[in-house]
Amino acid sequence: MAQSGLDLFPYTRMRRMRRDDFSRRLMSENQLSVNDLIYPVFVLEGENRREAIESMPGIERLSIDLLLEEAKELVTLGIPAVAIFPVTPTEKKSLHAEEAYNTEGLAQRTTRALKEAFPELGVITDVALDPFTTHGQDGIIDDSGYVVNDVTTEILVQQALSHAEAGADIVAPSDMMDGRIAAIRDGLEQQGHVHTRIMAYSAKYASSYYGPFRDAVGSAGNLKGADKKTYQMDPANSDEAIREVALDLQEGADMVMVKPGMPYLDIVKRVKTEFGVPTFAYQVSGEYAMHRAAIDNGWLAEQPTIMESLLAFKRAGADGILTYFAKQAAQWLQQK
Ligand SMILES: NCC(=O)CCC(=O)O
Ligand SMILES: [Mg+2]
Repeated sequence: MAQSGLDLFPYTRMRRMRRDDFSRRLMSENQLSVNDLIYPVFVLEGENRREAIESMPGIERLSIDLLLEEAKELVTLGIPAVAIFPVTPTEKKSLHAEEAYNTEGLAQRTTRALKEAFPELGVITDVALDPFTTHGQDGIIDDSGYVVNDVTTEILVQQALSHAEAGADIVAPSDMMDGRIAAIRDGLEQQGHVHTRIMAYSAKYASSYYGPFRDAVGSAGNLKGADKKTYQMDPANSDEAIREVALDLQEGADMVMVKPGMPYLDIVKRVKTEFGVPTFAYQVSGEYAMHRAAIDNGWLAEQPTIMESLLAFKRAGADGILTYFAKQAAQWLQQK
């Protein structure tokens, strides 16, 4: 073997550096910090309302007044931003999702309340129609049930503008319509919202891991077995994610996202390596539920498992993580 003796045992003992805490710390390649965390929150109509979500133990839907109390804690912990998801009452859902761009809608009122109380907390809004359609699809459907791209995009622009007007710092289109980033960017520029950032859900997969989220926002029942495969991506694909990201960047996205998270770390890695842009990953509700279930059964250790799951996103190249564990993780990071 024409290999340098210097590469061979015992000259190289990988365990030397692992022997002590100080040298393990010195060679640690990635760290999780509170600056990496985005906390998704579910908002309810009404006052002093708090509801548990059965498939997401530990996560609650909160009315705006209670969310403001929660936000105070998040700011104290140093969490940079929240992503808000409104729970739309059934009577406000419609075929054309008019409630999505109601300036007095729940998302718009929540945004205003949060920005007024905590200007330093970044507010991210969800741009998509699924919480507002009677059928739970992310857009307007034709007679065959197909989600019509360009009609949907026009409504998404109105929705994004209503969020920006309410003070949203970041609008995050999660709908996967083609061309919506350019349309939203044009709309924002035309209305003078030049500072509003766009976080594009660029590679959002038609995944089975969103089930608990649909329970949380009450869109599960409506969907009735229909899937979202005509707009969300096939879990088999990776090159396609790269094309999606390239398009969203050309169209004016400031940040891109991969979703779900842990089963798609290869995509996170490729996106970060190939584009070198702010890259985010969403550890989705199903991932939260799986971890929570195993932990609550005593099958996995709570803190080390959750922190390992989050560190893995950093190793894959994510600049930040949307995670329902954000608050808990921030508390642990503070205690360290
Ligand atoms: N547009 C946001 C989501 O669909 C979240 C999915 C999840 O947490 O499962
Ligand atoms: Mg796209």
